[in-house]
Amino acid sequence: MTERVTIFEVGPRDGLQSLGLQVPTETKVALIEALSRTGLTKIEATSFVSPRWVPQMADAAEVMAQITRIPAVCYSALTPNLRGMEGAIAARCDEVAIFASASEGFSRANLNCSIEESFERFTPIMERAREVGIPVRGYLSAVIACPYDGGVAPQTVTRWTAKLLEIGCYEVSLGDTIGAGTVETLDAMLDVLLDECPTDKLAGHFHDTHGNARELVATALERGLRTFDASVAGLGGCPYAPGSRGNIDTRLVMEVLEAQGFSHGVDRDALVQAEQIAQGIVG
Ligand SMILES: CC(C)(COP(=O)([O-])OP(=O)([O-])OC[C@H]1O[C@@H](n2cnc3c(N)ncnc32)[C@H](O)[C@@H]1OP(=O)([O-])[O-])[C@@H](O)C(=O)NCCC(=O)NCCSC(=O)C[C@@](C)(O)CC(=O)[O-]
Repeated sequence: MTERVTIFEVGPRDGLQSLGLQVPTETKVALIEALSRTGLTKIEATSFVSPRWVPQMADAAEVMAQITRIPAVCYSALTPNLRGMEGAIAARCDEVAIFASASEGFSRANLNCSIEESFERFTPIMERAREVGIPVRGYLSAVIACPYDGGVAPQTVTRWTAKLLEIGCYEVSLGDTIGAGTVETLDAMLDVLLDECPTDKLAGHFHDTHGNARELVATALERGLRTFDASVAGLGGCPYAPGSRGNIDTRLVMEVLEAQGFSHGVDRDALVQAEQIAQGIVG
């Protein structure tokens, strides 16, 4: 039997959040429902963030209320603070994600606070998650380089990843936010990180800015990671990371996994429908 790797679909959130045009709620719902029919088990549907900061996600509650859910699918949302967490609970999200940065510059740009302050905000979120029994995923951005501060040391990545796990995240997704990674820099980061954090608690989140995301996934697979974030039709990028365009395409991750002999459980024909909706959104 082939070993299974999880593809964590982030298109409806990471893929859409930076778009200048406002995507109608019903289109987002159609996209999430089409993705739900592909065999994907994890879909990041939206984020409960400030609409001042990310206007595209202002309809998070409506999106969650309108989707027809498939029991096998876990529908997740980003929550930067307790207010977002309460919104996600009210909207019956299956899990939430908190997001920190490995660099001060990106933390300020994305969350308007220092890294330490972001962890202070996470404390009540984690308490509330424990109370209501919702799993929390962690993201760490800028794990290779930051658009504001430049290169990020692997020791710094290790410190904040370990802290996200310590406060109760079940997994940390390692964000190469601007797609700065090369096989060499990714390997060097993992050399240090894997001494402290187990691979089954880590996920890869790559952007295909320079067209080398395929090699990055292959490298991370070789190093033992078994969860990869991906975005349908390669939609995406973070609004607070100039140059972050191009989340890795879900289809590309599937291809790498198949080439390396792993299974992923995603149906190609069913994915086409979701891709058509995604392509319709960006024209
Ligand atoms: C954290 C804050 C809120 C601080 O933002 P702030 O301005 O410091 O905080 P504030 O408390 O002054 O709030 C500002 C306004 O937002 C409201 N507000 C406050 N919180 C919420 C909330 N939860 N839901 C709805 N509204 C909220 C609040 O009420 C207020 O409204 P106003 O009084 O001005 O009308 C802001 O910085 C924020 O929302 N940031 C999110 C940015 C974001 O979503 N970035 C993209 C996701 S991260 C990413 O893409 C990277 C990743 C994960 O994919 C991995 C990778 O690639 O690296």
